Amino acid sequence: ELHVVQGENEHINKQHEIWDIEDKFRTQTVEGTKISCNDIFKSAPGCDETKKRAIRMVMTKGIAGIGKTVSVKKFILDWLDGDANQDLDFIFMFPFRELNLVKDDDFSLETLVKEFYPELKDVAVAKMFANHKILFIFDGLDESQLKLNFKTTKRLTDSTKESSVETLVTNLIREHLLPSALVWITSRPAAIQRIPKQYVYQWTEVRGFDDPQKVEYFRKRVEDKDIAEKIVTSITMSRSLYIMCHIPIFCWIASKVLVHLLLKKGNSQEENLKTPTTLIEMYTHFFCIQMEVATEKYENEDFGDIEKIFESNKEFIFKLGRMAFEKLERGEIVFTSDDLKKYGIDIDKAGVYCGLCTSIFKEESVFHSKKLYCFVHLTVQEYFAGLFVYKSFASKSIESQSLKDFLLKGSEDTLKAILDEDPVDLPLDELMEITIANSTLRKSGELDMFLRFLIGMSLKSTQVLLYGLIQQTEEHSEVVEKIRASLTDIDLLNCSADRCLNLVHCLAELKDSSLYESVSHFVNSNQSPETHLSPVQCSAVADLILMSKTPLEEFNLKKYRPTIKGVFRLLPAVRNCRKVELELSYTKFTDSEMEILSAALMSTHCTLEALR
Ligand SMILES: Nc1ncnc2c1ncn2[C@@H]1O[C@H](COP(=O)(O)OP(=O)(O)OP(=O)(O)O)[C@@H](O)[C@H]1O
Repeated sequence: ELHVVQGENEHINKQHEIWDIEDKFRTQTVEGTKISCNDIFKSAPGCDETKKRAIRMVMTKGIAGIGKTVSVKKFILDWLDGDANQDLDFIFMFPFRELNLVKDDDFSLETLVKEFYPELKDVAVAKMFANHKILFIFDGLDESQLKLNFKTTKRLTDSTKESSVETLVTNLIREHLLPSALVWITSRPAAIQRIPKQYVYQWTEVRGFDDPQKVEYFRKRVEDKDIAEKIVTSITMSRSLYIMCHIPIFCWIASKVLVHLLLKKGNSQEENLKTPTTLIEMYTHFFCIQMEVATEKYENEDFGDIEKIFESNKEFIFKLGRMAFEKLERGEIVFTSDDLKKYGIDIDKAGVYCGLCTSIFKEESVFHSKKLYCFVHLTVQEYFAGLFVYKSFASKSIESQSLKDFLLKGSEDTLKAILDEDPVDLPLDELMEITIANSTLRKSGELDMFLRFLIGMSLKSTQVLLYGLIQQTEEHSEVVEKIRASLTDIDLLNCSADRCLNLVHCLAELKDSSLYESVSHFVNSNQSPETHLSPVQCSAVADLILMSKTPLEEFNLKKYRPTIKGVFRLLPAVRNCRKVELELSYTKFTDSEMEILSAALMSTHCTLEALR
């Protein structure tokens, strides 16, 4: 059972999905009404009877891996089993990524249905449409390559008339075609605005697992009760892992890793074997396990020797990493067979090497011969991108033009000459510093997780796990120290407060707790610091407030004595505070800033006590 909420929430999140998750974590019980996935075509309980209209179209949003497709399948299964929605006679499900494959062909609604459901080839489908209750499900709008232009697309009402797939889908949504049929669309948040609001009767959102559901997941998934309890304890102890467990696919990764490690621990009697507490540790273990399992399964090799496995698959892994990085840089997360070919990734090998294909790569089964690929989760792509870039830095060989261009953004000409040399004559930590600065300039944080993984790669403990993949000549402790200094001291002028917060998370990947320790006392007491807090300390304060389970009653900015440069870094904290003091004297507002302020003041969550 997933946590699904109902509500008029068409808010588009422009942040990295991970931030969205962290925000949801705090507001989960406050915002939206929980409903069962089977009830999405029913109106909200208590809704004014006179205003009720039959719900024709539902839009369900949710971030990657949160369970949208699983919800669709559960809905269909419950219907088939006779448990819900028995008024529906037929359900037709069209994944948008499969519609992409026929986007240039012409169909009538009738022939399109037959193309996807060949078992209906002898049925008079159009007639059937007329006297039955039908639901069309379109899954994964974010992956759709259809243009869906609601203004210019011609009107179509006849389900036997041929037209482009685009026209069919647009007219179904616009209620010109089969107005009596129901429509359900699912999408990641970034794409929901592609459907004009007026066609959406009901918004729902899949929020993944809430706290009790996380625990339930591990207890159900892990057979051995002792191990399940140990996993629950270990996950609850690390705040950032616990938050990530909202995402079902992350729970799947975590359970795979922890079961493996705990079983190993049990066998070897190694009492001190530590379970992962950072993201880099979790994903590195996951990667190693996948490689071991694949090799054991398909090559019958001794699966204990991960170093050998890495040695013999090195080239393949870095080709995958290169593609991951170059695509991530451009915001692309779905790849075609041609993409794989372009990067020299052997499709057959990817197919046989199950660990790289079904587990790291998800190959969609489609009814046509063209195939699409993506990593099991966006964070896995971000991990591979980090792996590739770290390896390029450590070996001083920067072959990827995209990586060179990325490093050159905002840098001087002298750097260009250096980057064109082979090997590149720059210390690892300087390359890292440039990367930190460049990633941080991205407004919406699309490189936040990549940076977190990249930085985590510098730890000796990570590289020990990846032995055989990265050869670093520079002294580990020195490199890590310099990276730590870059993260702490970097002077960022045009960077958003959330990006600064990510730098604190990067420090956490380096297992540096000193920063948190230096400020936690001021967050947990009424005491103010004796000297000004540095900018990075301000970000740490904001992070501690954000991570707190209960919202802060009142946020007093002055209490933390921030420096001028630190003030704005405290701002994200307001997302987890009930009351904030705004001191706006001598502030010059532009019209648009004034609009933002007045919109906030008009919110039902806001009570203004005095306006001077
Ligand atoms: N209710 C659930 N119980 C257990 N596991 C789940 C559940 N929902 C999702 N999962 C796990 O998470 C994985 C991803 O879920 P799903 O494909 O539904 O995500 P999605 O929201 O459609 O993501 P995307 O936008 O990437 O397509 C599933 O393959 C499954 O392993």
